[in-house]
Parts: sequence; C-alpha cells; structure tokens
Amino acid sequence: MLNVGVIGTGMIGQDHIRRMTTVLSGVAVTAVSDVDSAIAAEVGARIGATVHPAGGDVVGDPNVDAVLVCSWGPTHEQYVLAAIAAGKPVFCEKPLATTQEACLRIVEAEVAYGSRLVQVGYMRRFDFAYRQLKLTLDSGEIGSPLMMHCAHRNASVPPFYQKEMAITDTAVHEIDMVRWMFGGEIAAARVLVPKKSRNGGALQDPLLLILEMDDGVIVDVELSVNIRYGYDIRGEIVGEDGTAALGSLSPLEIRTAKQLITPVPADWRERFLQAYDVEIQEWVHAISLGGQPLGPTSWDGYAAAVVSDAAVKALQTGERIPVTLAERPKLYETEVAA
Ligand SMILES: NC(=O)C1=CN([C@@H]2O[C@H](COP(=O)(O)OP(=O)(O)OC[C@H]3O[C@@H](n4cnc5c(N)ncnc54)[C@H](O)[C@@H]3O)[C@@H](O)[C@H]2O)C=CC1
Ligand SMILES: O=C1[C@@H](O)[C@H](O)[C@@H](O)[C@H](O)[C@H]1O
Repeated sequence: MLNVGVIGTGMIGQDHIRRMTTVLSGVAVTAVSDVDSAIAAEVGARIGATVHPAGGDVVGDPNVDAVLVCSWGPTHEQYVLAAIAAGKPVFCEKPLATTQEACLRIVEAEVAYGSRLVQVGYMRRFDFAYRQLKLTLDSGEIGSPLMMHCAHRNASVPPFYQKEMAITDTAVHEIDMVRWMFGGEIAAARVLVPKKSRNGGALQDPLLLILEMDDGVIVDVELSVNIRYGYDIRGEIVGEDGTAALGSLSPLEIRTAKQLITPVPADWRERFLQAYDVEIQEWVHAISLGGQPLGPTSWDGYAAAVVSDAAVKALQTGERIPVTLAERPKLYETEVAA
C-alpha cells in the first residue's frame, strides 16, 4: 500500500483524493494540508487522514511515502523541492512551477538527487482517445504528420482568470501534448487575436495559438475559455496519407424527438475522468514497484514553461517568438512509457 500525502485540498485535490480513496487500488491517503485549514480539516476528517498545518509537514510525515501537490501554481516549487530533498516521489499538478527558472531549479535538484522522483500532471498522455491517436500516428497509417488542428474550449473560467492564463493555465496542456504526440520540440510560437467574443467580458477571448514543431509540423490551437455550451477538446492530425482525430465528445448518444444528441462534458473533471484515474493509478503502480514515475517529467514541466513564456510574449508583442531550451540532462534522455 502506497501512503500518499496531499497538499492542497481544493477542487482537483479533492477529486484526486476521491479517486485514491474510492476508485484506485494499492493507495491510501494518510495526510492532507491546505492553507485553508477549514477545508483541510473537513477533507481530513472525511477520509481519516492526519491534517497538517503546513504542506512541509506533509512531506516530512513518516507515514507519507509519496506526495501529491494540488495547491496553487506559485506554491508548487517549494513542495516539489522539499519532496526531492526528502527523497520522496512527488506528483505535481500542472504547472510544475510558474516560471522557467523555478522549473530549472527543480530539474537541477532532481539531477543532483540522481533519479527521477517527479511526475507532472499532464493527464492527456493517459487519455484513451489521445493514446489511440498517438498509436495511429506511430503506426504510419496516416503517413507523415503535416499539421494538427486543436481546440481547447472551456465553458467558463473564474473571475481571477487573466488573458495570459489562456496560455499558461489552459494551452499548456496542448503544449505538453504535442511534444509527446510528435516526439519533438516546439521551435516557435505565434498568437493570432480574432474578433472578441461578447461572452468573454473584459477578457480577450478567443485566441489562436500557433506552434511550430522543430520538424516543420504546424499546430494550431483555438483557445476559447467562455464558450458557454460545455467543455470541448478537439484534436485532428493531418498526415500525408490520411487524417486521424479524437472521437466523439461523449460515450452516450440520446435519440429523442427526431434528434440525435451527444452530451457535451461540463468540465475537465468529466471529460478527463478516466485519464486522471489511469494517470494516478499508473503513478501509484510505478512507485509501489520501487521504480521511477513513467509520466511527464520535470524536464517536460520545464519545456512546457519555456514554450508557455514564448507564447505569452507572442501574445503581448504580436510577433513570432522562437523557443530555446537549456541542454537536456542525461537523466531525461530515456523515453518514458506514458
Ligand atoms: N490537470 C488538470 O487538468 C488540472 C490541473 N489543475 C491544477 O491544479 C492546481 C490546483 O487547482 P484547483 O484545484 O483548480 O484550485 P483550487 O483553488 O480549487 O484549489 C487549490 C487549493 O490549494 C490551496 N492552497 C493554496 N496555497 C497553498 C499552500 N501554500 N499550501 C497548501 N494549500 C494551498 C488553496 O487553499 C485551495 O484549497 C493548479 O495548479 C491547477 O493548474 C486544476 C484543474 C485541472
Ligand atoms: O488544467 C485545467 C484548468 O486549470 C484550466 O483552467 C482549464 O482551461 C483546463 O481545461 C483544465 O484542464
């Protein structure tokens, strides 16, 4: 049994606690912490976990084998570094950290430790539809890829959501996904600003992010964060010999009143429900077997941060911004399975 401590018991923290306590196997949640002590106390009491006053105490708890960081982005670095210092595996929700410098500090700490302890929460790599898409691409059935069209549509976003977050909070998923899908790096980013939707309030919504892969593949990502009708994630790869796309929005079809209705998921929790289950189950399994995590690494978290910085600059300047990564340490050279 892997004993996990959770830092941050907000929306995704509670969702991961629910899956670890009611869905997944081989895992127990033994400790929690949140700066909102009332939430932490309520969640801790519900599942019978120790409630610590600070996240650092979760890392130091002898009854915690591995740590799950689900607090706000700017707080991730300190907890990931503390877990590495304690030699404990740590699953960190995206982003790994909010600056590329902070991500590099994590990479350097992990390299100094000598083996991989960190996995970043880019769950699309564990989604059945994305995995099928990658298998199809890798099989050669649609030939060499030329382009990918993506859409990332949120029904709505909270009032504190700023323009740049369409890149740093939302598009980071596509940024990570295309590096994994095409097995290459992103060479440059551009952002086009279409006509503004009246549903976006003060926010510029939508945006069109264009990513150039290092082999010439072009990826376009429509970012609409106030689309109203639901949570809609799309992806279609155009190859030399065919195309392949993520399938239907829903496993359910309703036929009624001479209509065929395909329900649209409400949000990421519904659309990626099974991807999160697989992501955390595979993480638990890899750690329990005494191995290294197999999912997105600190290096992937760093690369996403660098591309995201370039895309934010592209948004602010209207220019094409090239992406330059630091030299990749040997620790991250071997392919991961996920
Ligand atoms: N992989 C995915 O699809 C998703 C990832 N996320 C990521 O998960 C993280 C949390 O997001 P949400 O759960 O939506 O936010 P939230 O605001 O619902 O929950 C975050 C919790 O962290 C707590 N917190 C803040 N600072 C803390 C600290 N220093 N120590 C302990 N607790 C602290 C807050 O009090 C809050 O309860 C973010 O980094 C977000 O980007 C969120 C949604 C989906
Ligand atoms: O990570 C997530 C949220 O933080 C973000 O705000 C949403 O735009 C994404 O769709 C979701 O997957």
